[in-house]
Amino acid sequence: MTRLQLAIYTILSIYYVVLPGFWLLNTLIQVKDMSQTESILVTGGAGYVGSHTIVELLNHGHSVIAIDNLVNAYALNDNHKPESLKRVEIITGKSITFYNIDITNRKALSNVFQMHKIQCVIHFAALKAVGESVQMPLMYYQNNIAGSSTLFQVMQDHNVKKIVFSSSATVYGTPQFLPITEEHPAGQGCTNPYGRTKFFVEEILKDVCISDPEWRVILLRYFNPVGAHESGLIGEDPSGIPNNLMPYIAQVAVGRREKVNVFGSDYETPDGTGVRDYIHITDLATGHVQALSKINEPNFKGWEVYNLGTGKGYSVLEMIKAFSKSSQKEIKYELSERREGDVAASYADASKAKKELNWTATKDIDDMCFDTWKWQSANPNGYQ
Ligand SMILES: NC(=O)c1ccc[n+]([C@@H]2O[C@H](COP(=O)([O-])OP(=O)(O)OC[C@H]3O[C@@H](n4cnc5c(N)ncnc54)[C@H](O)[C@@H]3O)[C@@H](O)[C@H]2O)c1
Ligand SMILES: CC(=O)N[C@H]1[C@@H](OP(=O)(O)OP(=O)(O)OC[C@H]2O[C@@H](n3ccc(=O)[nH]c3=O)[C@H](O)[C@@H]2O)O[C@H](CO)[C@@H](O)[C@@H]1O
Repeated sequence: MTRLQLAIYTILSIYYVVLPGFWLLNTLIQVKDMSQTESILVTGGAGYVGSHTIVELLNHGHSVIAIDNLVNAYALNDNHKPESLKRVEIITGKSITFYNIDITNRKALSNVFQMHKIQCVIHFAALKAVGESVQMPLMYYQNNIAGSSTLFQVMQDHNVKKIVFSSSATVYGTPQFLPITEEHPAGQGCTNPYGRTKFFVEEILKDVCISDPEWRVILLRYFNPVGAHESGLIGEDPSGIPNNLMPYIAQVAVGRREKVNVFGSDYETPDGTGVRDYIHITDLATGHVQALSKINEPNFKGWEVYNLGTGKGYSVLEMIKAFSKSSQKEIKYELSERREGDVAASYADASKAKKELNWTATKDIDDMCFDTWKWQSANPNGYQ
């Protein structure tokens, strides 16, 4: 063998044998590390509440595995990370492991639990359009209830028994008293299938706790989440015509819609329009981080329910006025008929979360409007 042949042979061996060997070893070490790290599994992680919560989880040093079937989130294609999560990575400078998985797919879910060491699940994945749930109740029961039940079975199979669940103030129905405490009757007053799915999943989790005392469950009942991350990089991106007030106002401000239809002006409220407890999405997100700390306390047992709200109510007209101030835009509106299923006023007593989770909302209505406008004006068509 000539010297030249020997040199070529050596270079080729390094290129084809030694380097791939190092790469393989490195990958194996990384996969092993990943499976050793205790992670929080976030279902529906690409959505509005999920993406903002992941920012706070990462900022608090948690490792996150996100799953989502992209039914209400945007990705370039099925194999890409959702746009919301790519932006979360920019905001936090940290990476997120993502799987495009449907929570009704037991096998796929099981694989994730096999590959990673999951400490706790935060369960956001659900369909959430009230009107659509009235039209297609079976789709909602299958996705939200059967999907949740499948998730809980897989958790049980893998001995992961801690979960924080996204519930809603909608389970209280028409308030019998205000502010609404966690003791307010729930379930009976749900006016639509979506609301019932939230209530039924709460009940399933309580039954699971009764059957097995190792389970630890926190049910978070959100009031009205609005706003966006202060960076303006992530926010609420509803598909089609927004059902909720804040994204509708924002789309009027940015010129995508002509005017806000104010649903009802004859309620028994100070200005006749509906009153709600709007909560900044970042406050809501930190509520989940606090819930995680709570669930990990050694003496935590069974389940607990917490309202996440500010305790203050604002009317539709007050919201329009505040948004107009923050955006410096005129927001046209028209008073119209009441929307079926709406209540006059709803706001939280959030003192239990303050006392037991050491959590309280810190952002006010101006922050909510300002941050929504920052997101909407920088992303007039959302993530696309
Ligand atoms: N946003 C609110 O006003 C509000 C209020 C009360 C409760 N909640 C609850 O909070 C949770 C999150 O709400 P959001 O506003 O972020 O909604 P969202 O639609 O933005 O996020 C939900 C995510 O779950 C995903 N998803 C739906 N079904 C799935 C399935 N079968 N498998 C995997 N992924 C699935 C969607 O693609 C979406 O990305 C929901 O459970 C919702 O019911 C929301
Ligand atoms: C009956 C109903 O749909 N309730 C859902 C709605 O709550 P909720 O009705 O509280 O929230 P919305 O943002 O839809 O409405 C807030 C207030 O604004 C008014 N409004 C809303 C939109 C609009 O275009 N014009 C207008 O005037 C409503 O009448 C209400 O008084 O969203 C929540 C978060 O997704 C769900 O958990 C609730 O189940």
